[in-house]
Amino acid sequence: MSRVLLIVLDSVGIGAAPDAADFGDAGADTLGHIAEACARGDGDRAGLRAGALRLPHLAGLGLGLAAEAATGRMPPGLAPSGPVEGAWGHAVESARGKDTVSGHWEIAGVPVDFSWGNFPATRPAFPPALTRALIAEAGLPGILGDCHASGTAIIEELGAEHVRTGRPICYTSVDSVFQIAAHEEAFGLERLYALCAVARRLCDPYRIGRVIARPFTGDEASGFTRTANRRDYAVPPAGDTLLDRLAAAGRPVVSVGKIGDIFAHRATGREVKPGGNDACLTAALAALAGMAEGGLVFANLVEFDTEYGHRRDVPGYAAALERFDARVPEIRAALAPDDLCLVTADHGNDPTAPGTDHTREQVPVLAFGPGVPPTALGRLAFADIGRMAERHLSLAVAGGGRLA
Ligand SMILES: O=P(O)(O)O[C@H]1O[C@H](CO)[C@@H](O)[C@H]1O
Ligand SMILES: [Mn+2]
Ligand SMILES: [Mn+2]
Repeated sequence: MSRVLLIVLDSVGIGAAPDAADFGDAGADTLGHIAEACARGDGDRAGLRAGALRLPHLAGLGLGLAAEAATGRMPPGLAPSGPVEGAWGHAVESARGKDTVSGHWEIAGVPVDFSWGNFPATRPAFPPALTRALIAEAGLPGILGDCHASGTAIIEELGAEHVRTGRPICYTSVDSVFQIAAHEEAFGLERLYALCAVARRLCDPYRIGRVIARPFTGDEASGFTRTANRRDYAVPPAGDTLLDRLAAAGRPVVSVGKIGDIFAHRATGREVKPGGNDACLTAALAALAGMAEGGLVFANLVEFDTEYGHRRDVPGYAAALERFDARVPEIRAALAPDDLCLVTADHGNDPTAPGTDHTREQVPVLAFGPGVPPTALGRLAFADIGRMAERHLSLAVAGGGRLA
């Protein structure tokens, strides 16, 4: 038996999904547009990076071919220079959501078959009854925000007023989220977490996927900055996931980064949550090194999404992709002869698209390891990704997503 390393590059979409227009995302293409922007010289930033997008290792695993299969266009510079090493495909989501939770649950075999609740892009965004209940139950002097917002912009706008008044900043987006930003010292981190637990319960009747604590520090003079103490309060998956089946079979699991939060800490095994893509990848490789046969390391690299996709930062996103690419040889070296590594994504977040939200896209599926033959997998379902993992780990599994 062998191990599986499943890495989700959060938001690294490879082209519009067939139903992208229904989401206002016709033509979205996170990877393709970044590659095209870099080829034009629009991905340059002094001191960070310059020129064409260089992802030689990912291209060699079939990333460019997967993107070409998804869109009909090879992103500039992503054609493999030799034979592909592994299997590659592109996957389409069935759930009607372009959020992290829907994407990961479907990868793990539980497509969301209901509609998440969303708050409208009005002011107020939240139902007054919900706001009233939150204020009353948590003993707040009121709330600020109550609108759709970018999390970094709204703490700049309202951070000082929050510190002055003690009113937490509540905001949302097109995703099914109720986010609460509060100052770590002035409001208190534990108090923010307790407030989010109350909000979690109050949001349940509205079918809100996540309540998110967004602590920040700083002051008006020097500016406000979010800290690494973000905490997500998700609803548990609606059915048995890959993780539940592994737990039932007594298999070891290590969850890296946001995975624990996304699955509401159910069957997520040992959780490690260092900050940043590099630290998460390092932690995932360390977990794999100590992982017994038949186990899974499930990692999410969220920085692509939070730091660059939502911030519409093309050079930043390109540099993050190049940093991950540079570590692909390290990943490959960490794989034992029977191990399988799966690299995929949960949705898109095209940094060239209007607004600051996710984009409805197809995702790459790169499956590699010493024993994986070069294979074009074609068009897959998100659930095929988890199925590949389960099949590799010799769990009984029906359906598609066969590697060879
Ligand atoms: O702008 P920030 O606070 O990063 O918010 C983003 O983070 C949320 C959760 O991923 C998304 O719904 C999006 O709104
Ligand atoms: Mn995501
Ligand atoms: Mn996001």
